[in-house]
Amino acid sequence: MPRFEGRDLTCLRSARVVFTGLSFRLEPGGALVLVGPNGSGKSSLLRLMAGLTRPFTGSLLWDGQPVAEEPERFRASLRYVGHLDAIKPALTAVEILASWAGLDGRPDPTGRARLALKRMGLSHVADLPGRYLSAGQKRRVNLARLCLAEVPLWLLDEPTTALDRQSVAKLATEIAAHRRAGGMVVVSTHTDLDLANPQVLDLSDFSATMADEDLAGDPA
Ligand SMILES: Nc1ncnc2c1ncn2[C@@H]1O[C@H](COP(=O)(O)OP(=O)(O)OP(=O)(O)O)[C@@H](O)[C@H]1O
Repeated sequence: MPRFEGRDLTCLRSARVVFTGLSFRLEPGGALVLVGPNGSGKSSLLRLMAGLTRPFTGSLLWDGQPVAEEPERFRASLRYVGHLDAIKPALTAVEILASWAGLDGRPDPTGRARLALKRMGLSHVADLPGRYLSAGQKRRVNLARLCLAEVPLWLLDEPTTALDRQSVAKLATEIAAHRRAGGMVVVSTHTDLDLANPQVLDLSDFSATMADEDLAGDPA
């Protein structure tokens, strides 16, 4: 079973240090909850973990190997659900999910899309176009991507935004089942998501200690 590790990570956004000296280690079945005030870098860390951006310093390791050495293998092992993921207004919920499912090359994307919607309690909106979905339903369609195929690592950016209490509980149940099967999850949240024995990483503990000017090359 793989494990996921970050060592001494520094994240830059527009030449500003968002966090530095950040390390974590996640074992099979583990959960890492990212907390911290607005702007502390939770989304930035998740994007970095997903391989969408690169760390300025430090490295990410998947199963002991630097992810930079085998980025495709790593990307195939994770599912990232961002908090600003758009839902295409003209496509139905099942078409949206089937197009996601089709990207992994496994058979029957439409069948898997319908099953994923069922698991998220969304069968009744399967054939509605995206433009008719409520904010919470859009969020749940995005989260249904987690149920399209088994992958070991889930990266979830504020997944509870716009969800009602019942949907939050359903998500917690899916996460618990994923972890029981040896999966891992990293989740940023401002609200309580009921996870068993999570590690908590407070991003404000890693806020920049370097002066921004040092990196911008613009000393005062
Ligand atoms: N595309 C970008 N370009 C430049 N700076 C950015 C960009 N996106 C975010 N930032 C900056 O990076 C810092 C961290 O932002 P990030 O969105 O990671 O924080 P967060 O902890 O997820 O915040 P929130 O709780 O508000 O979602 C902020 O100072 C933000 O202004």
